[in-house]
Amino acid sequence: MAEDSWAQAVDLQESGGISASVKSLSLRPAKEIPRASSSPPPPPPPSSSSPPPPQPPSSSPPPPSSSPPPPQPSPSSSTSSVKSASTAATAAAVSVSTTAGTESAVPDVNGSEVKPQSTTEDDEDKADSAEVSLLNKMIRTNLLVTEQDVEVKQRDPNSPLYSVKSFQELYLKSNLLQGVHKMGFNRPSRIQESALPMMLADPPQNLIAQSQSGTGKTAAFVLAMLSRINPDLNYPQCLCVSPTYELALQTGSVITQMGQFCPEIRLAYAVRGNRVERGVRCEDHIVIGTPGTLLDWCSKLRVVDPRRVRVFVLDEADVMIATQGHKEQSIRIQRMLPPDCQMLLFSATFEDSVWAFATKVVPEPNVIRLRRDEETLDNIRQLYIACDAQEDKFHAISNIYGAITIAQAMIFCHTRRTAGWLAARLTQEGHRVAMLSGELAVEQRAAILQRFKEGKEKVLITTNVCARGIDVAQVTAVINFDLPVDREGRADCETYLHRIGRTGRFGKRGLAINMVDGDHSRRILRDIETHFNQKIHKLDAHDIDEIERISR
Ligand SMILES: Nc1ncnc2c1ncn2[C@@H]1O[C@H](COP(=O)(O)OP(=O)(O)OP(=O)(O)O)[C@@H](O)[C@H]1O
Repeated sequence: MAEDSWAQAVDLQESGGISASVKSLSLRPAKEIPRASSSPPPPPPPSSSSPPPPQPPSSSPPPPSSSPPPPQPSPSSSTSSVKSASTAATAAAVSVSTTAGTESAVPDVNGSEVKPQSTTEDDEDKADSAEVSLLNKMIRTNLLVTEQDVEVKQRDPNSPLYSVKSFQELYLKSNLLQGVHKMGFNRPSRIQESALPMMLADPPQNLIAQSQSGTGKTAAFVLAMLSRINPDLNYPQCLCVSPTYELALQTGSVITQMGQFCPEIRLAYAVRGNRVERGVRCEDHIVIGTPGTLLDWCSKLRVVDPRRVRVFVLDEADVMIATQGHKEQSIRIQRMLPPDCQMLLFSATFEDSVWAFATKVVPEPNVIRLRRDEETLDNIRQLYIACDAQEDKFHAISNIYGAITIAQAMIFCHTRRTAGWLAARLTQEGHRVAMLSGELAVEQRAAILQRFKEGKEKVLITTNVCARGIDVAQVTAVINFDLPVDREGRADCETYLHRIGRTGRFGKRGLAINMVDGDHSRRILRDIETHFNQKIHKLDAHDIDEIERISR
């Protein structure tokens, strides 16, 4: 395919968004990790030579301290059957994550000076555990109810979770079936039911697939990759490209869980910070990573032999195609693969020109595509609040929090500056909030996300860096503090859909609230309504009764 046709793809990249570069950090001595590791790379300490993170605005909280708790991949490598390839790396990861476990004094807003009510560290510990246990109780109750909901939805032909088959009927190997059941999956979703037979067919077939957010796409392509591995061949056979570090780690964790009864299959992470020696061949079966690092592994460092790869997965394929840097890196990787390598492209959204491009570059693809009116999920209630200005938006959020119980929420802002400001204001009001934006070092980003997944913070304030793929079941509300716009200031409907899809995961109920201030954002909202042909109803943020009603 012609490089210039890639160049014609629309550039959807957003400021401070998905492609926000991850700061490069000092790396451990290469000999510590002779080759790729199945544990996510232990986060390296910030480099003394690397520049300090940009300072947030004066009113915003300071960035996390230089040594935040590193991420604890879940499940931990000790319980996983997907084998670790590097004991050194695993040990390092475990030892740092122990610190994370005991790191109870991490202040709010990733290191804000604003102190919680308690005065001593001990008091703070007690408050934390009480809060966490209450939250967990709430989450458990919520999950119990929603499990029944999911059962109902999976029998409703109009639901994206509907299936007529069981996992047993999808010709999965028995050890993968065991993994699926251990994860608590009873039935496949519609995308799993339709995509898996295509992906597992022999000879292998290419697939471009679209399915709504949170309907099980990741699980589907992970099962396909695991099914294709021949564990006797000690080299990478599947490559999976993710747009962000966070998503690569999360997908890696799904591979680890799904493959827990395949102890012979090994996984490596091609992400910044996972240092490999030039020319030392990776012997792991699956390599998951971000496009730049994965390309380095395949070309410059020659760690992966791309000619032996059998399956190539492009997760969030539309953004990979439409974003300039990602697009070039992905196409360069793809050109090194053998012609019969199976290509699998997945996303919840495909803008028309990107879809046209994908079908042109993927040879003879099977396609699964949604109609526009199927893209949104009716389990996510979409509302808007009319506000006068930024301060007013903040008060609206406070009112909502005062009136309803929200297990966890993600709040999206257009810029890091606004995110920092909002984090500081909410913290002053006594909320436990975390802030995640693209300028933070990778280990800080992973640690913040991990704490949020564990329910340690109820609110995650972020930019588009977390708009896609992040899967936290207990997120019951998404708030668009700023509506998503592209570089030209037009409505970014794809990003809107991905953002609100952080709630309502796999059939659970979710709430999406859009803050609208001024003519421009009113127009954006209207464009989003028109695009999806869906009315977004108004909510009066001063009417407590009405706010209470939306939570029922
Ligand atoms: N068949 C299933 N039964 C029960 N739960 C499932 C099933 N498949 C996936 N899930 C769960 O549903 C949630 C969403 O799945 P997943 O992350 O694969 O969705 P996705 O379509 O990739 O989402 P996104 O569009 O946001 O990337 C996850 O928590 C996953 O564990």
